[in-house]
Order: sequence, then C-alpha cells, then structure tokens
Amino acid sequence: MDAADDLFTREDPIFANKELLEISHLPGEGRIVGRDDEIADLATAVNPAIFGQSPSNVLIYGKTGTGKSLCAKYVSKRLVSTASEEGVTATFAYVDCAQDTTETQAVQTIAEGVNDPEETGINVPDKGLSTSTYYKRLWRILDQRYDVVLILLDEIDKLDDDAILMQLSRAGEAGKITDCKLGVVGISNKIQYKDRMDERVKSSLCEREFVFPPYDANQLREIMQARADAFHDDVLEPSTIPRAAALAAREHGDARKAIDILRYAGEIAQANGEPTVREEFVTQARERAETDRFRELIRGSTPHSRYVLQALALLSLSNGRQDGFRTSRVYEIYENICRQEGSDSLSLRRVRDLLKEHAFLDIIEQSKHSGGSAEGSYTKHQLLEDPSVVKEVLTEDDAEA
Ligand SMILES: Nc1ncnc2c1ncn2[C@@H]1O[C@H](COP(=O)(O)OP(=O)(O)OP(=O)(O)O)[C@@H](O)[C@H]1O
Repeated sequence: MDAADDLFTREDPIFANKELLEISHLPGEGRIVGRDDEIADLATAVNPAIFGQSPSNVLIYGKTGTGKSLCAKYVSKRLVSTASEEGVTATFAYVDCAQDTTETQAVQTIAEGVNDPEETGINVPDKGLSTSTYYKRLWRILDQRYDVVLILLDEIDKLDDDAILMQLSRAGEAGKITDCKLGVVGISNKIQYKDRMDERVKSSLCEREFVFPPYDANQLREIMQARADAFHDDVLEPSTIPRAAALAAREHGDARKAIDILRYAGEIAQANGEPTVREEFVTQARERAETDRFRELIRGSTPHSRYVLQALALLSLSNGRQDGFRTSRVYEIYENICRQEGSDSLSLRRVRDLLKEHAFLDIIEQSKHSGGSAEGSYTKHQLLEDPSVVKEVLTEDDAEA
C-alpha cells in the first residue's frame, strides 16, 4: 500500500454534498417550503407586467431568514419567463443595498445589471461617472431594451437616503422613461423602516405591503429535510433535524440560522471524528450560529457602540434578565468600561443615540415607563441577544484589536 493512502482521508465521512447547506444555495423549482400564499400575493402585485403594464410597487417586511429575498427572486424569474411567452420583454435587477448603500452605487448596479453593451452600445463603468450620468444611461438602456423591469432593493433600509427611491418611483411620470414600465420591490427586516421614508416616496412606493411571518417548526423541518442529501446516507441521526427545527422555531423561525445549525452540527461531528451527526451536537451548533450571527450584526460598529452593548451585557449577566435597565444605569457601566479602555466617554445624549441605533438593528429592545409625577417617564433597555454571546464576541474582538 502506498504511504499516502494512510496519510489522507480521501472521502469526507460526514458530508456528501456540503453546498446544499450553503446559504447561497437556492432551493429548486417547487421546493420553497411554506410560502405559497406569499408567492401568490407577490405574483398578483406584479402581474400587470406580463401584459407590459406597470407592476405595483411592493414593500416586503419580515424577520431575517423568512424567505423574503428567495421569494422575491423566484417570482421575478417566473415573471420574466411568463412575460416572454406573452411577447413582452421583461427583466429584473437585484441590488443588495447593504453593499450598495449610496445612490450612485445602487444606480450603477442597476444599470450594469440590465445592460448589454454589445446590444445598446452604452457603457456602464464600475465607477467614475456622476450620479446623474448613471441615471441617464440607465433610462436609455431601459427604453432601448425592455417593456417592463422589476427592481429588487434588498435591505432597502440600508440605503443612505431616499434619493434613488424618489427617482425610480417617479421615472415614468417625470418622463425619464417613455417606453419601459418600472416596478420596485423593496425588502426590509425593519418594520419601522416606512416611518423614516419621505412622504412622497412612501405614497408611491408602498402600493402593496406584505409581511412574511417566521417559519414554524414543521416548516423548518421540511426546509432542512430537503437538504438532507448534503450528508452521506445514515450519517444524520433521525432526531437531529427535528431537534434543530424545534430549537430554531422557538427562538426565531429563521431558515438561514436553522440551516447554519445543521451545517455546524455536521462540522462538530466531523471535528470529533464521530461517525454520525447526533442530536446533542445541535445545542453546541446553535451557540456557534448565535455567535456568528451576532458577530455579523456588529461588524463595522464603532468601539463606543460596542462599549454600550458590553455595558448592557454586563448588567444582564450580573442582574439576571429583568425587564431591562435604565439609561442612567447603562451609562454608568459604560463610563467604567471607557475608563478601563483608556478612552474618553461620550455624552449621555450620544449614548442614548447609540442605544437607539442598537434598537433599530433589533440588538436591543427599548421600553418606555412612567415613574409617576416624581420621576417622570424613562426608558429601559434590554438585550435581545444572549448576553453571554454578546460578551464573548465583544471580548474576542478586543483581543484581536
Ligand atoms: N421557504 C424556504 N424553503 C427553502 N429554503 C428556504 C426557505 N426560506 C429560506 N430558505 C433558505 O434560507 C436562505 C435565506 O432566506 P432569504 O435570504 O430569502 O431570507 P430573507 O428573509 O431575505 O432574510 P434577510 O432579511 O436576512 O435577507 C435562502 O437562501 C434559502 O437557502
């Protein structure tokens, strides 16, 4: 026997097809679980596009991992193929607004996405043009190539401002495009997003609104079961998926996190040299998924914004969950942390703003209380994340810094 045969394992003993557990993996035709009503509602809203008429503008809300992007893309693809059968030239452009936060980046992405330079003779460079030039090129491309276009703005709340929404929602009536009809599908996991919108944008952009509910345990089980081929036969113990589904449904109903938990459980089995993925690995996997998600949430946040969270985590860990902590108490602990870090503390007012930002990102929850005539009203802040996860991630980051 060749020595190399002993040295390397030639086949992964756990995973047969790990790509199935990547979040970017899109379920095939007919394999979107539990979203028939939402898909039908979306299809109705954009249906006029099939006949070359204006689709309704739509806003989709729902917590993270509830299938919003998946269903919006699915309906858009179906729309394009059905329109084509009717002799209508349609397409859709997808913008991840967390990446393209500025108006210029977003309009560039749309223009590039719908363009074919060979056909139009129009060039859309990655950068270097003014915002208004990108728009002019976009309008020309749209009129030249399409009868109808859907624009999907995912994580729409991450846009710096409403400028692009104003342009897109009024392009037709402002005469920027004459032959092409435009529909906007905004996607957000912030239900309060609409409150921040300019009134004029709101009235044209929010013609139809849909809310995607979290998945229940049965749906999550089906979503995970559909990817069980990621594992070799007999590797996945029968109770593992039901356990992961029950846990994920109880906590958040997030399909993305449920799939992460399953992948991590497999990796834990792999790392421990176990032949099967057992139910008990799910608990460990869940902790890892939580930590990852929180790390992602706070990526790019400033040191002071982290100190504020650290203060809340310390308060929750030493006092139990309670119903939250008052701003003054959080501020006290925050000042201690700043002292330890050798950093000047920000004003109470600024810390209040940071707390509001965390509430907007669903990292914490704020509640208003009335302390009677003597105290007036005050706000309490409560971590929505597991305080030990918050502390762990924030301290590991300190170590890296
Ligand atoms: N109903 C479903 N059936 C099968 N897989 C699903 C379903 N819903 C979600 N998924 C899986 O979870 C992933 C995340 O879903 P999706 O991106 O649509 O969530 P989202 O609601 O847009 O979340 P976010 O707001 O975080 O972007 C999808 O790429 C897909 O792999």
